[in-house]
Amino acid sequence: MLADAQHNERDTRKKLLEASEELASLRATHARETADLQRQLGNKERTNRDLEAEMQISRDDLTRERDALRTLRQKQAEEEAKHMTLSAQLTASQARNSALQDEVERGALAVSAMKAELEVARQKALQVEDEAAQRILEAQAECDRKVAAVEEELRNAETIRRKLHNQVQELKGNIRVFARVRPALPHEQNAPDGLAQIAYGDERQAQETGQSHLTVTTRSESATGKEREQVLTFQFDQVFQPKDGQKEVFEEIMMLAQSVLDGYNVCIFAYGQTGSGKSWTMEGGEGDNAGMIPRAIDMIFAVSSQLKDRGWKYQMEGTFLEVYNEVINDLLGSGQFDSKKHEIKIDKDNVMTVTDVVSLPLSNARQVSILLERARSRRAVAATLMNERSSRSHSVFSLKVKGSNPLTGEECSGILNLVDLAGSERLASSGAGANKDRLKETININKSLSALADVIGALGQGQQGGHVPYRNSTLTRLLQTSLSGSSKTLMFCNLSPLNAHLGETVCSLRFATKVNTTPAGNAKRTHGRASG
Ligand SMILES: Nc1ncnc2c1ncn2[C@@H]1O[C@H](COP(=O)(O)OP(=O)(O)OP(=O)(O)O)[C@@H](O)[C@H]1O
Repeated sequence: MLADAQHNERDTRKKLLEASEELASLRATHARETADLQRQLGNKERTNRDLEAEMQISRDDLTRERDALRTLRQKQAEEEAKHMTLSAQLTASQARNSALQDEVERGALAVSAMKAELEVARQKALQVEDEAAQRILEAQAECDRKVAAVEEELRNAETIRRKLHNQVQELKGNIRVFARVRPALPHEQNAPDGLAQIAYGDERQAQETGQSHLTVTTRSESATGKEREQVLTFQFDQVFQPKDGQKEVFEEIMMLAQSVLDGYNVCIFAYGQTGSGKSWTMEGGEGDNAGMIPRAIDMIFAVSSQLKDRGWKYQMEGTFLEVYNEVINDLLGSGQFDSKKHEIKIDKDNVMTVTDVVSLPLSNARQVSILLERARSRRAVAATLMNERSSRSHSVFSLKVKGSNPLTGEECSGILNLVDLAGSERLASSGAGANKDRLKETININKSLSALADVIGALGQGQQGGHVPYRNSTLTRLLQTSLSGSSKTLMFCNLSPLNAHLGETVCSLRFATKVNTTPAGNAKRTHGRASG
């Protein structure tokens, strides 16, 4: 039994050992399996983590995709809304388009209807035009006939007008005298002796009678020391007061100057003491102050161009001479001084020429103003070189005018002489005194002025056929043909308004009165018929 028990025990122990070993093996297996499992678990966890990370990425992607999808959906909704709007617009446009097309079609129909009407109207217009052209041609022919008749009448009327105009001039007298008192100049307003007492006649009465009066009051002391007052009245064809401008003066002479175009010789003189306004009257200043020479020239050119319409053609040429100490100088010559000797020649037909002087053909007023400027500058040079010589020389501007009218066969020629005379001072007041040259000048001036008065006087007394003393001075010889039978003469007597010049003023008025009271002769026109 023990053995059995021992055997059993041994068996049991053996079995226990075996079981222990088996347990140990199992434990080892378990440990291995546990390690394997833990390793697998670790792997699984890592895989799990990776998967979670991937899942997170996928989730993020998904979120983004969703956002993108939302945005796209929004856009799509917007696009759809736009699409709907555009569709609506398109539908509206299509509706309008078809309405327009309807209108265009209706318009096209109307246009073709109108075209048809237009064509009918055009045909009618062409017909009317043809008829009108025919009527115009007839009217034109009628008009041409009437114009020719009116032109003919006009030419006749022009011839009559010229005759009447010159008859009026003749009635006014062919020797006329205008007195002109210049205004006191600014520096003379406070002259020590003041202004002379000059009174003017009633202007309306003067207009009615054609004669104007001027009264001068002089005061002198008698031998007994008493003051003697003398009131002198003078009568002229016209008296211009200081207030009268160049325009008013020219209005009175323009018809006279114009008669040169009708074939008359016209002489306009400015007489008076130095500084009395002769040059102002003849040449004047700028613009409204232009004197008689530029105004007469402008008017002659203006009238001659108007007369072109009536068939008249004019040729004009000008000379500008100066007579100083009885010697003629050409103011248009070249060089500072004219050294040529000029002679006055009168041929058997009474045509006067001065030898060797420049005569410039003139076709417009601008050329004349250049000519006047040339003469003025030569006079100014001479005045500076020879101590104000211009006051002591006579200047003679002559415009020769030749006219012909092929339509009426008339021809005419005339000369307009515009003469600025030398200062008319008497010897005592000329300041010549002991100065021999000045004495000679004054004697020559007085001689020529009294020769001029004698000639005008003789002409006025009807001595044209008898003796007229032209030969007594160069000036009267120079103007002989212009002053004789075929001439109209006007003398301006220029007067100073100053008391200091009263003595000279009275002398000038007496000289002018002598010229004025001469009975008028009849001017003759130089005209004829063209022989061709
Ligand atoms: N009617 C007028 N209105 C304004 N100023 C005038 C008038 N008349 C003359 N004068 C002025 O008086 C001054 C003298 O005139 P002007 O030179 O014409 O005299 P004149 O008689 O020609 O003298 P001269 O013999 O020295 O040439 C000038 O300054 C001129 O401008």
